[in-house]
Amino acid sequence: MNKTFLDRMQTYLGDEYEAYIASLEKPLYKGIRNNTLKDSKDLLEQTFQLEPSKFNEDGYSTLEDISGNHPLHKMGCFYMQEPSAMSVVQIADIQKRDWVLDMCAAPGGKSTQIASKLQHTGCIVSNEYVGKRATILMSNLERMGVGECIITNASTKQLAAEFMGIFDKVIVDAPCSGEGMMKKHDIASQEWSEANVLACAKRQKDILEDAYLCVKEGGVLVYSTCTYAKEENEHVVDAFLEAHPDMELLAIEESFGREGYDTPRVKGAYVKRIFPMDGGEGHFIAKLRKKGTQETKKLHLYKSIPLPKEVKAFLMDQIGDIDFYCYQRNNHVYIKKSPFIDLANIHVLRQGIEVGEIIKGRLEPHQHFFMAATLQNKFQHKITVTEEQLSTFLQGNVLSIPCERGYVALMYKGYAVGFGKSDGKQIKNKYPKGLRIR
Ligand SMILES: C[S@@+](CC[C@H](N)C(=O)[O-])C[C@H]1O[C@@H](n2cnc3c(N)ncnc32)[C@H](O)[C@@H]1O
Repeated sequence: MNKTFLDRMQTYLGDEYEAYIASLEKPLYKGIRNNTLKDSKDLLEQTFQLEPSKFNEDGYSTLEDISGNHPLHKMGCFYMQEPSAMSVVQIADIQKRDWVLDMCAAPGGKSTQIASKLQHTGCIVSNEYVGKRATILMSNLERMGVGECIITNASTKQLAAEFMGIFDKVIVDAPCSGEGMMKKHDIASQEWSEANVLACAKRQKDILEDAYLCVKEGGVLVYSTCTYAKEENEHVVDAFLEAHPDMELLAIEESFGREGYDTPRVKGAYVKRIFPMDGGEGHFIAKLRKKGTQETKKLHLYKSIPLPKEVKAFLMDQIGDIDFYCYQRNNHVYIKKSPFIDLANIHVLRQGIEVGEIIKGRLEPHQHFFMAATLQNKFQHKITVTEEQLSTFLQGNVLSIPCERGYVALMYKGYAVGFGKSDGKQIKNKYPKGLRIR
C-alpha cells in the first residue's frame, strides 16, 4: 500500500489507525435515502432491511445489495447514497423557500436531497461542470420527480457572474482526491499521490472564490469533501477565511462524526469529520456564513409564453391543469409553477418540467412529465400494472393490456414509472431506451 498515504493517516488518527486499517478490508458502507417528494417511507421500510441513518433523518443504512434496477428505484422512491454523504445537506439546514445553489452536483445525491427539503418551494440551481456527468445529474433529478429546478452545465466562474449575491445557501461538494472512498486496492495501486492532493486543494480554493460571490448577505456556504487530507479540508477553509474576513465559521450542531483539526483560523471543534470508525466512508464538512455586504445581480425573468395549443390540449387531457408558466426552446416545451429565469449566458440543460417536444403539430410527451412528483396525483389516464407487467415494461416491451386510447401513465404501487401509448388493445412502450433493463 502507498506508504506516504498510510503515514499521513497514522499521524491523523494516532491510536485509531489500526481501526482505520481494519476498515479497509470491509465493504463500503451502503445507504438509501427516502424521497420525501414521493412519500415512500413506509414502502421502503416494508421492502428492505434498513437501519435509520444517524447522518440524516430521511436516510437509512443497509447491508442489502439493492439494485438500481429495483422498481422502487426506477420510480424514484429512493436515492442510493453512502451514509456519511447524507450529512452535508443535513448540516446545510435547508429551509422551505430557500434559494440554493449546488455547485458541483453530479450525480445528484445532494441536489435530490435539497429538493426533498425544499418541497417544490424556493429555487434550486443544480450545476455540473463535466458535460457527461451533467446528463447523469439530469436523469437522476428526473427519476426523483424534481421539477422546480434549474440544471446547468457551467463553470463556477460563469455561475459567479450570473448569480452574484443570490443564494441563501451554496453547497460546494468539491472534486477531491477521494481518500474516503478508497479501499485497500486503490491505495495499493498507487492511485493516491501527494501531488494530486495539492492539485485538488488548488482547484477547491478556486471554486470557493466563485462560490463566495454567489452567497447573499447573511447567506451560508457549506464546503465538503470525501477526503481526509488536511490540505483539502481545514487548510482550504483556513485560506478562504484569510481571504474573506467577512465569512464566519459556524459551529456544526450535529452529534454524528467528530471534530476536525485546528489551524490558525479554523477551530477544529467547529468543523465535522467522519471516518469509517464513525459509521461512514469519510467526509469533511465546514459551514460558513457571510457577515459582510454583497452586491446582488438582478435576475431577469422570461416573459411566459401562452401554452402552445398542442400542449394545452395535452395538459387538459392528462392532468386537467393548465395553470403554468411556460417556456419553449426549439420545439421543447417546459412548464413550472414559478416564473422561468432568463439565463441566456450559461448552458441550461433544463428548467422546470419538460412536457415534451412538438413535432409536426403533435406533442411527443417526455418521461419527465410522467415522473414529476407534483403531477403524480393528477394523472387522469393511468393504468396500474402487476409486477410481471412492470418487468415487461421496464425491458421496453409492448404491454398487451386493453385500455382507453392515447397516452397513459404506468403506475405500480401508486407511483408512475413511465408512460405508453395505447391503441385500445395494447400499450406501445415509451420508456426511454437508455433506462430500459436489458
Ligand atoms: C464530489 S463530486 C459531487 C457529488 C455530488 N455533490 C453528489 O452528491 O452526488 C464533485 C463534482 O465536481 C465536478 N467537478 C470537476 N471539476 C470541477 C470544476 N473545476 N469545477 C466544478 N466542479 C467540478 C465533478 O465532475 C464531480 O461531479
